[in-house]
Amino acid sequence: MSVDLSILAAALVAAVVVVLYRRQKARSISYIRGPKADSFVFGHLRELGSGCTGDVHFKWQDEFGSVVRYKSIFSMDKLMICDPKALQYIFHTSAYNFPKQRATRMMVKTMNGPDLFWSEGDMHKRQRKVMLPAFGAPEARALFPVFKSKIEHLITLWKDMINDTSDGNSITMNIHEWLGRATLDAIGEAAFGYKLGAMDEDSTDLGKMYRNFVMDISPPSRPFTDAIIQRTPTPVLEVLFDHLHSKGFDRLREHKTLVHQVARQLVETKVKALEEGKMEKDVLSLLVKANSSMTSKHRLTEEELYAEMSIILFAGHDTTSNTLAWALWELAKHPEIQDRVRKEIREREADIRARGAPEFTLADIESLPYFQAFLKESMRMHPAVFGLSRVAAKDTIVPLSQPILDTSGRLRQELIIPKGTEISVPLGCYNREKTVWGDDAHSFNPERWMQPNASEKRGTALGVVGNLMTFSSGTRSCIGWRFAMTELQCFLLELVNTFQFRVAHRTLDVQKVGYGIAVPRLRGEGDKGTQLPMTVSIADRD
Ligand code: HEM
Repeated sequence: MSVDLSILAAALVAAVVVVLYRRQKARSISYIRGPKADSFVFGHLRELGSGCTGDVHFKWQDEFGSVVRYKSIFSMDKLMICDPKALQYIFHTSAYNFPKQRATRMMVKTMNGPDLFWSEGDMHKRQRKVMLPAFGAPEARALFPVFKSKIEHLITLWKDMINDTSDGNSITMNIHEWLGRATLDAIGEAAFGYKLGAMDEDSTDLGKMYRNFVMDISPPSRPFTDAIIQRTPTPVLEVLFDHLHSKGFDRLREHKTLVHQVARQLVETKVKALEEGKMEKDVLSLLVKANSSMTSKHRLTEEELYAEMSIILFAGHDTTSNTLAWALWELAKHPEIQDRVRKEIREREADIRARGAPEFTLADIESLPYFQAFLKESMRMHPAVFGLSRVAAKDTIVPLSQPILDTSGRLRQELIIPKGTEISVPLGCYNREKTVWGDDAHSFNPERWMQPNASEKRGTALGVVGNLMTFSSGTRSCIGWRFAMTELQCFLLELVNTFQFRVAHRTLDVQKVGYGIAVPRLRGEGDKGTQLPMTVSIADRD
């Protein structure tokens, strides 16, 4: 009898182990293929934190396809996804079931407060509803003259700098820094009706604060610290984020303090103007107006309003300046493309003059086919935000547009993703997905946008511009994308019409670094911060 009992007990234990093992296996993503990690402790995080943006992701995409399992700290599994249908599910169909990871949210809250970028679920829905009216198409188009005045200011400064050189012909300068200053001044005025003076000698503290900000808050150790933060209890993190001193933490807190100081004064002024019936066109005035028409349950609190200002200022300028910097970099590397873009601009300029109009309107720029193709191609190859991170809030089945081969050689039509799975979405990899963009997806080729029915061939509808994920997609897509497109088109047209851009010798060593925002830097000069030196001269006129 006692023997029977022990056999029974052993069988029971074995059965429990098998059930637990099966359950664990069913709840894991170990069936997904991916690269082997060299280190148990660091997984692939050291590899991801070194080298250039996308190097590792593109290599994995090439080897394993659009779904890859890789290792985070202590060899815990993490997913990288760039399959179009899966992204549609994660960003549209079930967006609130894939919240942002804790590290991103803690960082954003420390930097801005409880803003749209940080909020999730119903809070996000409420905030976005109040903010949307300020970001519509007519509202963005109405800001065109503001952008025009800012780029004219930059052009005057660059012309003076060229005149002051010994030969008076050209200047080699860090265009990245100048574009950052110009887009900061543009967002200050367009979004808040506030002059930051970032392009001028007597810049405000806020104008100065952004110099090298992105690199200071995103050191190469970011993937590792993010992984630790993801596994640390929130109360501990709150203490750390509030009190820990390091360059990154200090700069995040400085950002919030400075922006909120200005925000408080500006909101007061806008509320007063609204009460007096004086309505301005900047985003904050529209936001204050939209907020005042909401019921108290839906309205943004004062702290939320300041936080929204803070995220708009941050999200709205570095993204735009980096997009412009990479676009000019492509023009400098491809003089034939630069000549063709300029030729098209000049021909249209002649037509505009012939019809007696004083200057380009936004509609004129939008109807330049090659200019538009170039801009989209640049945004495809160089999304300012290279990637996003999400976490599965519950067990989920995610559809795929292409079946994947699992570790046992079986084809899978969908992904079974357990609750808690961390997901990395490299937008830059989707933008180069060969099943969407063709075998030449890694080549810079504006012509692809000029093919008839180009967008219909791209399958699953994603993104807000040309099926690109550059502005993300769906429920949490970039709220400022129309604003950004108006500014990008205005700046790029005026710059290419006025100047010739050439690769300066030193820029042969340009590297792209960063996952959240992809910035240029020179190899071996990381300590000098972001740099993109280029030689700029006045473009010849026939
Ligand atoms: C080329 C320029 C820009 C690019 C590439 C870009 C890209 C993005 C991306 C990828 C996201 C999604 C982030 C995520 O889900 O984690 C996003 C969100 C956001 N962007 Fe932009 N952005 C640009 C310009 C702007 C501008 C000009 C503004 C404001 C005027 C802005 C404000 C925001 C805000 C507030 C969000 C959060 C939206 C939400 O969660 O509902 N962005 N942007």
